[in-house]
Order: sequence, then structure tokens, then C-alpha cells
Amino acid sequence: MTQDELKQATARAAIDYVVDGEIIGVGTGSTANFFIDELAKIKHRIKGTVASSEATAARLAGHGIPVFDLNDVESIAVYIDGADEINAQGAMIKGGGAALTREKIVASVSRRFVCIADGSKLVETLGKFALPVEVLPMARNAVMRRLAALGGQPKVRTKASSDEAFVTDNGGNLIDVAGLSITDPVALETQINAIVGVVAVGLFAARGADVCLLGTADGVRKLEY
Ligand SMILES: O=C[C@H](O)[C@H](O)[C@H](O)COP(=O)(O)O
Repeated sequence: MTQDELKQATARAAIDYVVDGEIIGVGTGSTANFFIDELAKIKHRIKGTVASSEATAARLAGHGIPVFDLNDVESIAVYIDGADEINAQGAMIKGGGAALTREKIVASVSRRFVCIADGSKLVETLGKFALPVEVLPMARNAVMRRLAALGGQPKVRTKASSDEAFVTDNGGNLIDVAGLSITDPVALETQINAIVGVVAVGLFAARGADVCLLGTADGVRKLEY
């Protein structure tokens, strides 16, 4: 099976976690895109969605699925999203697709977090994937120095087309921190959250996944935390 087929299989399995008549939180990225396409087939069963990025909102709207502003929603039944890495405790690195801050906000108001990922995303120790951190642009270099002091190698994410800093949906910049071996994800998340100028860190540990649906060659494996 190709990686895309594994992503599609996990996205299809996530439909079982959609709660009828409710608002569904929807993540960002290639696996989440497969989920959106599956959700379109049962859109009549849900009240609507809250999107974690402009790209996800556009894809949902393209399918005719209602997208609500989070400010108009009191609670979200379930949040369904991919991950760049996930460990055996349900802690994740997210943000490869630049959407970590809105993902974290939507996840924080969701009653359940279902992670959908192909099997390659399951790791023993988080950190091989460079950890994304969203910062306010004026604090970029100051935050980089603090992140370097934590032992990582921080690098500003640039636009695909130039050396200019990439700008997120929120007007922030991203710093990707390579070379971390994250043995205590909750502690590191707390430490990075405390750096002034940081908007959000792509470490989802204090509020990790409740369920992970892993696409493998032997079928979709379910991990519960
Ligand atoms: O910002 C992007 C998100 O955190 C994605 O969930 C993550 O990057 C995984 O994306 P993909 O499903 O494309 O591997």
C-alpha cells in the first residue's frame, strides 16, 4: 500500500468517530484532507465543522460542509487531525503544515481528539521531526536564542519561493527546532509555552490524542490513551 492509501484508510476509519448532529473539529494536512473528502459523503449527518486553517475551511466549504467560527460554537464533540509524530502515550508533534496554533485551539475545546496517521508517524521518542514553534515576528530572534539554549537547532521556516520568513494564517512566523530528543513532552511544552513571544508550540502533550488510528499494511490499528 502507498502512504496515501494508508492515510486514506485511517481517514475512512475516523468516520466512525463522527458524532451525529454535532460540530466536528477538523485538522489540517494531507491526512486531514482525506478525512474531509470522507466527511463530505456523510455531511447531512453533522451540524457543521470548525476548521483549523484557512486551507481546511476552503476545502470544507468546497464540499458544501458548513464551517462555523469558533466564537459561535460552545463545544465540539470530536477533533480529527493528523500528526507529524505520535508516541505510545498519545503525545504528538504537529505543525509541519503550519497550522499548529489553530489546531491547538480547536483541539482544546474538543471533547475527544482522534489522531489519524500512517504507521510511519508512530515513534518511540518525539523529536526526529523538527519541532515547529509559532512566534510573533518581532520576537523571532529572541525566541530562537531561547530555543537554542534548550539544546535544539532552531531555524526560521521560509517561504517555498524565497528566503523570506513564512507567514502563518495568524500573521506569525515559524521556527523549526531540529535535534531535540523529547523524553518529557509535557515539561518541554510547558517550558516553551513560557517563552515570551511564543504563540504556540507544536508539542501536543498536556492535551494529547485520546485515540490514534494508525494506517498499516495489516489494516487500521487503534491505540487508545
Ligand atoms: O500543521 C499541520 C498539521 O499539524 C498536520 O496534522 C501535520 O503536519 C501532519 O500532516 P500530514 O497529514 O500531511 O502528514
